[in-house]
Amino acid sequence: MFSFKDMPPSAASLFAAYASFATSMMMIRSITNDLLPPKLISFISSIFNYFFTLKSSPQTTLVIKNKTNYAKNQVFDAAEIYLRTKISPSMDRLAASKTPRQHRVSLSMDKDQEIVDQFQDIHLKWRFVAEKTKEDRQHIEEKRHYELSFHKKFMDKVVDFYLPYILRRAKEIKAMENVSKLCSQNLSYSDDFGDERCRGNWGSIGLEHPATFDTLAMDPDLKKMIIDDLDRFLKRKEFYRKVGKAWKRGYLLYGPPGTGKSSLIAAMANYLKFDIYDLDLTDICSNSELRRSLLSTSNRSILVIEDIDCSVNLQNRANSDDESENNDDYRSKLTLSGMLNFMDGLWSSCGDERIIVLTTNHKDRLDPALLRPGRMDVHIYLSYCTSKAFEALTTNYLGGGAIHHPLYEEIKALIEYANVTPAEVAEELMKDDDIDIVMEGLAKFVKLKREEQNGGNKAPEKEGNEMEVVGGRRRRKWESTKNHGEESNREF
Ligand SMILES: Nc1ncnc2c1ncn2[C@@H]1O[C@H](COP(=O)(O)OP(=O)(O)OP(=O)(O)O)[C@@H](O)[C@H]1O
Ligand SMILES: [Mg+2]
Repeated sequence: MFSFKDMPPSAASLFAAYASFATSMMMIRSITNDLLPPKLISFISSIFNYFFTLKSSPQTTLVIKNKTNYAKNQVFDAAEIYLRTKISPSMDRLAASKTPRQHRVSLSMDKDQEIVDQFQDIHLKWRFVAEKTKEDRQHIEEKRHYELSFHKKFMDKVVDFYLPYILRRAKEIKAMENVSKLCSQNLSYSDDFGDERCRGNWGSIGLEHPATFDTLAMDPDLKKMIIDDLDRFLKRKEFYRKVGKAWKRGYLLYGPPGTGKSSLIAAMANYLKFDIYDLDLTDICSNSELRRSLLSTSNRSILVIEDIDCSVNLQNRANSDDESENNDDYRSKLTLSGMLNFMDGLWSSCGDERIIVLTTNHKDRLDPALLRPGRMDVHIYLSYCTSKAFEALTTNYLGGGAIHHPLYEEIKALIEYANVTPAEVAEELMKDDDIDIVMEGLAKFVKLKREEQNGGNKAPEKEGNEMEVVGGRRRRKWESTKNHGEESNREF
């Protein structure tokens, strides 16, 4: 049985004071109910309550959960990055982790640990709370949150200045870390326990793809145009807001297999230091599942859907609305219109700095709805290896001296007349350490390809890299080597 005697003397006297206050308030209320207006009575009692609670606990605690209803909680993610910089050797327990791909051991707060921080005149205490909700061989599911405690009088300052400061710092730290993440739904959360930027049903590993714009073999002008386009996109936050458009940009990369579509995506992520969300539509069964997945992606990320034409049979509403199909069936399926509506609407407007990249080997098989301006703003054709791409590849694989090799010019000329992919050329360039063997092998390979393709007589009709910026007031189209080396820069 509970008794006052069990309580510490200070708590007992506090409790007794509050109990006598509550009783007197009830008595006063019953006596004065007819005499004083109810508003005045509740005002007096609220003042007393405020004073009483202030006296009992001057501290307040903000609970920062890792997820809001659907979306990731940016404050939680930022706190996680920020607090790693506040870890000190004086802490009792720390979590240490390293995945095969991480270069260094990473330390983070462990369960129930606290970190003290100072911001201007505010003394703050962070506590990390984690509760396992499910564990099996492949997955560990946890509910996690931070508790941030500080004096009540600083509430406005914390919300208006301290938390925005943490969001800013986390962004800077992430940019400095120089590591992009590859997030996929096929990776379990435990693949990278130490880094938890990709959450929801996304698992993550460090993006270790070495492709950069420097190593990418494509016409230098096209490369520059892509980089400029990305830079312009990043700088235009205010512009997007002014014109009332979601801050996102869509790129369609198309071309034969092995021409560098996936490498270009990795180069873009490494350049922007964005995370990649690799969305496999074959894993997604319905529009609602897609929505759930997309809402748990983070800002400053590239959403990639590879081989959009063959990953799933996306149908338009008009096609899928056959008589026998009822509405529930429609809703429970993944449809093209469901995907487009979601990309145009909700998802893109609840995040900033979003890039969507679709890849395909067959642009002509795509539904025109997918390609319209505003959805895929830039169409980039990755072509078979051109002489300029060959120059870049040989310099990259064999060093600058390769241009003096006796077979260099011959192969460069030959390559314009054969459909060989940069992937095939790269493979030939790696076949031996001896440059003579490599160049002879490559020359033979290109000649053989050419003969196979046109019987050795006529040159195939070969197109170079191409980039088209669609939408907006002006449409720009850039083509290179279409007429075998002559570049044109057209606006129409
Ligand atoms: N333009 C390029 N520059 C440098 N390397 C390239 C280029 N294209 C291809 N490669 C080399 O070929 C390999 C395969 O290229 P990648 O996976 O990017 O082709 P892809 O266009 O995505 O092919 P797929 O259509 O089959 O997905 C790369 O790992 C890279 O080594
Ligand atoms: Mg690819």
